[in-house]
Amino acid sequence: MFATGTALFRRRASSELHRICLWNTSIVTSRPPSLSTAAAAECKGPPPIRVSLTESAGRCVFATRGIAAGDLIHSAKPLVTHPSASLLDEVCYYCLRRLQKEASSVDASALGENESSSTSTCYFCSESCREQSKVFHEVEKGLDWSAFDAHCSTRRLKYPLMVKRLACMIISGAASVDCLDLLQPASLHPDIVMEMEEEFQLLKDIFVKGQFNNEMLTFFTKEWYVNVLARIRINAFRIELVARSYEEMITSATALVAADAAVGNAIYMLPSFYNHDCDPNAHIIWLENANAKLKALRDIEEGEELRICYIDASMDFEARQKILAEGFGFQCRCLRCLYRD
Ligand SMILES: C[S@@+](CC[C@H](N)C(=O)[O-])C[C@H]1O[C@@H](n2cnc3c(N)ncnc32)[C@H](O)[C@@H]1O
Repeated sequence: MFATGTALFRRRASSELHRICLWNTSIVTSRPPSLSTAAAAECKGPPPIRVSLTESAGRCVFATRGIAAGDLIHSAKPLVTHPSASLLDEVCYYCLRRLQKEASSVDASALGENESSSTSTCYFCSESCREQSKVFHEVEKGLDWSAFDAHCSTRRLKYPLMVKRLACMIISGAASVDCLDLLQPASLHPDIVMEMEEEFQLLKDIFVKGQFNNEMLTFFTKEWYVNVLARIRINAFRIELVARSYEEMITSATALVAADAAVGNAIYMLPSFYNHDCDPNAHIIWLENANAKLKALRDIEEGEELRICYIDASMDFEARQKILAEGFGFQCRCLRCLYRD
């Protein structure tokens, strides 16, 4: 029964292919807004995909040739990352790699407790990560984040921390103001916008105290804050690293019980155009750090839409529908959902 459904699904996907194609990967990668240096690196060599606009699900990613099960479709570097608040001393501030316990005092460099009146200390897994985040870390470490961090921690908010990081990147010139503009925003309930405005004010006060000149902060408006957060809410990925050794498996099993198994969150350009399916043909994985790999889960035909699963696919039909509607604003009509599986 499911095989028949899959064939039906494939026919539907390929008919969508004949609709207007406004986007392709070369357009996405060659036009403004400019990406950060790290994100631009994700565009090396053309991956076997193109991004097209469809009527039913906005932009979608399609295969431009057959892809075999297990093949790497492409990799992607993040535009913005942020470690989980509970793991600041366990993962790299920049790439989210788990720090080696025994090596952390040697390889990971604590950046002086008294460099900031905020209490958090940052660790890097390598000189390269330290170097790549140097300019925006200079901005971040010079400010007192205690009020903002406390606000986020009591409400268990993680995305505002990414906006804070992005704002520091923009102030330092490491990212452009419009670097997330291409991404689809969530539609926000007015109550949520009010909460965001409160966070915005907290952040604004911190930046103003930091005595940046007005010109550096012209981008930092309420509208910018809400717009960025609306995009992060829909497009950010929760990064869970794949365990590659027995020790890593034990560490992540412990983390599942003790704290958050995710090492952090990150946002990407190309992976953000993948739509959802509860029985996906592709998935996104992270091996040692926030550099993502998009891989085929089964053989994919040329012209087939590539979809990943945004949520825990083991949940039942009702739970999946609820989370997708509330969290992502759409009603899933994938084959599994059509069969109420
Ligand atoms: C990460 S974005 C995916 C790319 C998006 N289609 C775009 O145009 O940028 C997630 C959003 O895409 C849409 N979407 C994703 N999967 C979908 C699906 N299976 N059916 C309908 N809409 C979907 C929803 O609006 C969702 O909030």
